[in-house]
Amino acid sequence: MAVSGFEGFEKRLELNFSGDDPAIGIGFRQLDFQSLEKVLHAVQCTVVSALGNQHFDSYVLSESSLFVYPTKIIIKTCGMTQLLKSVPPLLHHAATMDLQICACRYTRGNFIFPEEQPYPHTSFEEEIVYLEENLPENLCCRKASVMPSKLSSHSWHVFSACDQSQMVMQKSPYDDQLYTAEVCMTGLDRVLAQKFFRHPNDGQTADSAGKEMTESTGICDINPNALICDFAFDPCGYSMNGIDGDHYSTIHVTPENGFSYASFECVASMYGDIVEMLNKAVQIFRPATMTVATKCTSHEVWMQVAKAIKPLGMKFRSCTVDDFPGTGSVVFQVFTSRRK
Ligand SMILES: C[S@+](CC[C@H](N)C(=O)[O-])C[C@H]1O[C@@H](n2cnc3c(N)ncnc32)[C@H](O)[C@@H]1O
Repeated sequence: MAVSGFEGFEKRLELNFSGDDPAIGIGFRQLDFQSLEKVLHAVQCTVVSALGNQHFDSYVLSESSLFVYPTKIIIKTCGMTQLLKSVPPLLHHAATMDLQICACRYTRGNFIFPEEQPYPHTSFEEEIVYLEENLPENLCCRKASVMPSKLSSHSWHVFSACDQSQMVMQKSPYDDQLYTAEVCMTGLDRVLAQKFFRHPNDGQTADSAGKEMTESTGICDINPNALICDFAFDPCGYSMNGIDGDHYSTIHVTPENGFSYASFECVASMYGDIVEMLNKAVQIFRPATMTVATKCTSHEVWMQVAKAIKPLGMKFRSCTVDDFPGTGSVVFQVFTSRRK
């Protein structure tokens, strides 16, 4: 842990590949567990729990989560991990499986303890230089941007790179209906945060204590259809991955007062129940400040997000929109609690 406290804000990397027919091949899922562990070793984290279905594999990590699809990898790590160090070994493994990288997206919020971050995460500039140096030239359409908000403490860092095929590719109507929502919450309600502390000598395993937290906090009700893989850290802290068909969701909690943080991320459908899921997730933490970044093209989605959050006593503070190659529009919204 950093000297000052645990850094909850995650770094998130998504890599997309071509060269494998997802309908017949298993692509990246053929990578053996030992090789995956070596990649994670470079990042400075380990697998603590795993769950998969016919669509993808999900791993709860000592610092957040990893999702492996046939042609997509999503890896999210917090603390003092060196997430971007996973890029060279992942690209090496992709080449051995005849997969070609066609898009890369890196996102994060503002670190609570930026001065504690190790190379290559000491600044956004350094992260970009590292990515530029380690991504192949075919990802020629690139953009990096820091999306601001009304709060100087909260901004959204985005780097996106893709090849020409992603720029011209016509997305299927199904793709347009799906989007990812990344929610970051700080200043968690102190009473609610207590539920993510273990009881001393509770005689439970990390898995059974995690299950109890999933149930007692209402996390299990966010998407009742999801299969959940959960883990309770000692003496406190919680992580879960939910899998529902080809959709994932994930929650991570740092409950310590002074630097409390929780994140919620899910894939949602434009016509699905994002309002209800977001509403339930926010009520579990009642944060002082929350940010929601959505990757979508529809104005309707931003409205849905605000509709889910405003009734919970959160005040809308700002909304920023920017466009990225291969990603489309990213919308970054900030809300603060009305409570004193
Ligand atoms: C890994 S979890 C959740 C991470 C997530 N990004 C977040 O902050 O919400 C972090 C929480 O678990 C606690 N924790 C306890 N043991 C840990 C360990 N061995 N590795 C990582 N975190 C641990 C931390 O103090 C923190 O409260």
